[in-house]
Amino acid sequence: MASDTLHRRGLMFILSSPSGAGKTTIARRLLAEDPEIALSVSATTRPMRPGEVDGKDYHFVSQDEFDRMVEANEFFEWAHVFGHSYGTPKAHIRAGLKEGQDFLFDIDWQGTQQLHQKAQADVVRVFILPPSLDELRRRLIGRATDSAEVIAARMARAQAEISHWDGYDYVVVNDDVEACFTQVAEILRAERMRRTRQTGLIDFVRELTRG
Ligand SMILES: Nc1nc2c(ncn2[C@@H]2O[C@H](COP(=O)(O)OP(=O)(O)O)[C@@H](O)[C@H]2O)c(=O)[nH]1
Ligand SMILES: Nc1ncnc2c1ncn2[C@@H]1O[C@H](COP(=O)(O)OP(=O)(O)O)[C@@H](O)[C@H]1O
Repeated sequence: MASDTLHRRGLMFILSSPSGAGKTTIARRLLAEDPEIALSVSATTRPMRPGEVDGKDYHFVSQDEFDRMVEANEFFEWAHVFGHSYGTPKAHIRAGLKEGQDFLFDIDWQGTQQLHQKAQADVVRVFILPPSLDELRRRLIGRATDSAEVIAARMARAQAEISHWDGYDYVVVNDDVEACFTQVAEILRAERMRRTRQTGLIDFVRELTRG
């Protein structure tokens, strides 16, 4: 048995950032280039943006349906952000982790704290920072998905979000997108090799040391 084919448990890879710093850009690329990681698709009550696909970017649900899911205990965690509800459905993730599937989470610091409390051993937390607040504003304007009002609200919230940087295992500055992506991919690669995730190791080492 080669050591790189040992069975391992999947991990929960969390990417957070102040809105506009680039976590969606980094996340999409990771998902496109790495077949072992899948997006944890959150449920949300916010309206769909142009280009988004129901069931792929989010499960877009009504407030009534969201409330039903909360009642039925179907979320790992949930939160209100910018006046809408967001939550992480849990059944699919629990089953996938056992099979060695990694999941990527695009969630805020509150969700990160809750996930970390509930699944500490499986969670890897990465925070993406913008190179400056001016650049953050330029990116939010350049993305052209939000009104001036929403952009102002996101900028007002950015400093509060940045203040949670120390609740993460890794912090990466997204100045050059290539460099940032490479760093995030390296973190993922190294975390997969943690001894505690390599569930096939016990038998492998037992075999190696027999006799
Ligand atoms: N707690 C929690 N936060 C989430 C979840 N899904 C998305 N969010 C956060 O909700 C916020 C708004 O997300 P979105 O409307 O897609 O706008 P974005 O800021 O451009 O990514 C972001 O900070 C996300 O990280 C979730 O399942 N749980
Ligand atoms: N390193 C970068 N340099 C310049 N623009 C970037 C960089 N990373 C992301 N962007 C752009 O900034 C905008 C916000 O990025 P996005 O990934 O949507 O952020 P978030 O998901 O954190 O809100 C997008 O238009 C994206 O193309």
